[in-house]
Amino acid sequence: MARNRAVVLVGPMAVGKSAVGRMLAERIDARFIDTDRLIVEQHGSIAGIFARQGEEAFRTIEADVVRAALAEDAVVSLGGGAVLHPRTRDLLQDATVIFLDTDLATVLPRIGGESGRPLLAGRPAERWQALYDARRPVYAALATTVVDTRGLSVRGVTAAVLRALPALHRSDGPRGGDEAPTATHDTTHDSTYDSTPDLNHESGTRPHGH
Ligand SMILES: Nc1ncnc2c1ncn2[C@@H]1O[C@H](COP(=O)(O)OP(=O)(O)OP(=O)(O)O)[C@@H](O)[C@H]1O
Ligand SMILES: O=C(O)C1=C[C@@H](O)[C@@H](O)[C@H](O)C1
Ligand SMILES: [Mg+2]
Repeated sequence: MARNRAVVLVGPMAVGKSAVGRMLAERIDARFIDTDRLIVEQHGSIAGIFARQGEEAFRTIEADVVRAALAEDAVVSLGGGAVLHPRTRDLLQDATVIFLDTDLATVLPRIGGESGRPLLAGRPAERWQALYDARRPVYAALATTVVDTRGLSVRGVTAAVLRALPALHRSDGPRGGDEAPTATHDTTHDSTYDSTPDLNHESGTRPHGH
């Protein structure tokens, strides 16, 4: 079993890390930690941190929050860019890491308009694609498994993760090959999970659970 007990969800913006993480934690009766949410609770909105202190300061804050979260026996949903920090990548070597994968067509309805995500401001589709292209190899290298979320509801993605989990917990040691296996998933379409609060907006500073 991975030395860190956390089950960690990584992947690009709007793939569903927060929504799936919450549902997964409910299903396995685990604590759920969303690092974006913790940052907002401790430091104010993500948009505000980017505007006032810049991305580098945000990454430092984020890395500290992530380090604390990964020490917990919990389902941990990371922000899309958390893997940019070398210390976080080191810590993830010892965790069960689920890469939720997707494509632009799938996430476009979720990021179109002004989503409040500072790194998507102005040209969300182009920026999302550029970030995805740059980060995908990092997500893939860290992943113990990859779940292709395209065509799946939040419930469907959660089910695919659940199917992959027992095998992941049986495996020892570091990542095996160049790319982690892609989990099989059922293609049953079901209702979309209620949307998660937008933590990137200034208005996302509401307390946990609201
Ligand atoms: N499989 C899905 N099908 C339909 N809607 C989804 C799916 N996954 C997530 N969503 C919706 O898309 C939006 C973004 O999801 P979520 O906040 O979970 O993404 P995220 O990966 O945590 O993004 P970020 O990196 O910005 O934190 C939410 O409104 C969520 O309900
Ligand atoms: O992909 C990213 O770099 C980000 C994703 C969000 O989860 C937030 O952590 C923030 O908007 C930055
Ligand atoms: Mg999230």
